[in-house]
Amino acid sequence: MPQTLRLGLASLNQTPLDWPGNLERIRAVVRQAQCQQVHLLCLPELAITGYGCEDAFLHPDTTTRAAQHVTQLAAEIDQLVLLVGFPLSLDGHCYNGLAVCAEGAVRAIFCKSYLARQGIHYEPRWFDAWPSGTLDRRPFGDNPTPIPIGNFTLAYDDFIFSSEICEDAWVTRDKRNCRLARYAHFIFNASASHFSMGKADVRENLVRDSSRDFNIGYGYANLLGCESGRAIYDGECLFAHEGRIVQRGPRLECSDGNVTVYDFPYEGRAEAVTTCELRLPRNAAIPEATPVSYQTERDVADEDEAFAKAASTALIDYMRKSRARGFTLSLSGGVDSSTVAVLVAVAASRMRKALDPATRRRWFTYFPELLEAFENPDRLMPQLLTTVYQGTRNSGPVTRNAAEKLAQSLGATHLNLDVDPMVSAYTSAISQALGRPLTWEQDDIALQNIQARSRGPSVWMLANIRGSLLLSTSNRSEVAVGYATMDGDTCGGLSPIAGVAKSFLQHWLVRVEQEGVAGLAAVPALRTVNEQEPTAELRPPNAAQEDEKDLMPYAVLDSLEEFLIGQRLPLREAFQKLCTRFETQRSRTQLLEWTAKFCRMFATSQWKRERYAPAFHLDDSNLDPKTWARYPILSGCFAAEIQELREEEASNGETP
Ligand SMILES: Nc1ncnc2c1ncn2[C@@H]1O[C@H](COP(=O)(O)OP(=O)(O)OC[C@H]2O[C@@H]([n+]3cccc(C(=O)O)c3)[C@H](O)[C@@H]2O)[C@@H](O)[C@H]1O
Ligand SMILES: Nc1ncnc2c1ncn2[C@@H]1O[C@H](COP(=O)(O)OP(=O)(O)OP(=O)(O)O)[C@@H](O)[C@H]1O
Ligand SMILES: NC(=O)CC[C@H](N)C(=O)O
Repeated sequence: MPQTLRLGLASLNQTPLDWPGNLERIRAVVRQAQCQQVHLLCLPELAITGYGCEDAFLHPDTTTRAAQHVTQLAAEIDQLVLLVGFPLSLDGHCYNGLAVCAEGAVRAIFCKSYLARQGIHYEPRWFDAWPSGTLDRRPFGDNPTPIPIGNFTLAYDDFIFSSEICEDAWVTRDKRNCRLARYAHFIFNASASHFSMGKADVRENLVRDSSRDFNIGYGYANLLGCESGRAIYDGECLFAHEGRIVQRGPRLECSDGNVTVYDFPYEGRAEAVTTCELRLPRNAAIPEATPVSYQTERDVADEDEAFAKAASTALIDYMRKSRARGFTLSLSGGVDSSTVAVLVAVAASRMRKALDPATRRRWFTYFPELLEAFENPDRLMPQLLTTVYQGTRNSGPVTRNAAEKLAQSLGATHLNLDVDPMVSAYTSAISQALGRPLTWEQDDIALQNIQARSRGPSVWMLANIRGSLLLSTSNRSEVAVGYATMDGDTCGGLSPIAGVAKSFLQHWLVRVEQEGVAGLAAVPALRTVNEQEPTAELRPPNAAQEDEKDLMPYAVLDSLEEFLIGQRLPLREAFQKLCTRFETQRSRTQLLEWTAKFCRMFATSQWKRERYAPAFHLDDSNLDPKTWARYPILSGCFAAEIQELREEEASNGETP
């Protein structure tokens, strides 16, 4: 005879080591789950401490406090069973644990067996892997009675469940703990699976395939928001049953967290009941549940919208978690700075729609002017964003007007500054000191850079005056080759789009101009921005400077980065792929020159990447030097590989 249990998965927007805040947000989703009469609730990975505590996981005080907080929380739990993640210290080891709290105590602890160590994840630095498929029994906290720790199944009444912790599910099927799945009706997954464009499909397939392969129910609870500064989590909670997604929660929501509920039908498995480690009684006090409404369609249309939602959620989280009073941006009327301005406008529009008065107060009590501005929607953007155009004699009217029109259309506070006197003052001081005039023929890079650098102090000053965050505008294509002035246009506290390729931004901004995105209406003022060729506008106007003339076409640059860095191909193979992609448009000789230039510039600009402001992870081709592309600052710069390639091409008669 089939029975039904109401299961809950929660998203949570936590902050590493925010002990009281994390506990409060957990209590809030527990209350929400109780109101919805949930029997078992699973939270995201390491919800007690936050997932991104990094080396703080190595501090004994972190694990001690975590254990205290879990014990305190468990003491409050009576009506439901709660699965909550925390770092578990045991015999000098630290495990990534998931406590099962029921009837006022921690009853068991699942442990992660496969640690995430790819891309941005460095878990083996902080955690030990629990030997897969094994079980121990130990006392926990003040309770002298040993409880199950490791991998096992539990019974709640006659419902049998187990749990994986994020990466446990991402390893190949033969490694996964199939034995437990054979005995269980349901597997929970407490996860901190970072956002990157295109990854939602992969995660969804994983959840669907898990339920089909093991013939069970599967529930995946993901972390939400920009937790610790770089990684973003989409907070999507997914239920799958018999190979189908049967319920999903909101994705990339602007909130502290939410509960997604599914009524799971199951039939008893007598053999399984006898194999499980602990039986938790079903709480008879729970009344008949009200019906659940089901959502199986995605609420984020496509990757353009996912990018807008992820980046704007992250901007909001970063601002409030760093207690910044809005943003300051040097707006040139080009694609990069315009994209950043639009992302702030998306953030404003989403906050206006999504935040109830209580959440606004919780998030922005430190910023009363913004709280007040929520009462009058026209006041929100001027509080949130100050833009400044900073012209020199090389700036043209097109970019000045583009910046002004865009700022006006988005509702930002816009300022105009003439930085030419500063540029002239530096130039003549250096010229006098050297005893010669500075010329474009002899001093090109220095004369370009002094303009970009003269813009730095003023935007920093404005940011300081307002107590706001200075946003820098580098994109990943520029970051790949160091096409930026250090301490000039790299100035800033946060670099929101440094993980995104220029070609994506160019296409995305056209979409915003024509259709709008993520609730922001179309922005026709972007037309002038989108019609221009990308230019640094640092040389005199008659030089008609363009990024692609200084570098190479962005499509070629992005392809080289994809092949050489993203796919880690040897130079020869990367070059062959480049030739295949561009053979109808460009000569092999030209492609070889661009390849050599890219290699040189990529290698010599690692030091610059180490000095960019923190960047959001929006794409898994990231070049962030701390979490992703860890390359040496000093290196051989591919000199031998380029030489070999040149010789090979010459001997094939391909290039002169
Ligand atoms: N390994 C290393 N560790 C520490 N420092 C290192 C270094 N390698 C070089 N350096 C130093 O780096 C300095 C050169 O770097 P830096 O001063 O930044 O200047 P640099 O990279 O030489 O030039 C900046 C480039 O960015 C372009 N740009 C600038 C501004 C805006 C835009 C735009 O798209 O809008 C484009 C500009 O056209 C130019 O091509 C030198 O002083 C050199 O000694
Ligand atoms: N005239 C200007 N006024 C204000 N800021 C400027 C000006 N020129 C450059 N900047 C700043 O320097 C940054 C780097 O310039 P860059 O040319 O790379 O970007 P962009 O102008 O936004 O886009 P694009 O490369 O598509 O022209 C700009 O994003 C902006 O923050
Ligand atoms: N926290 C984790 O274990 C995350 C690992 C997983 N492979 C992901 O990228 O989503």
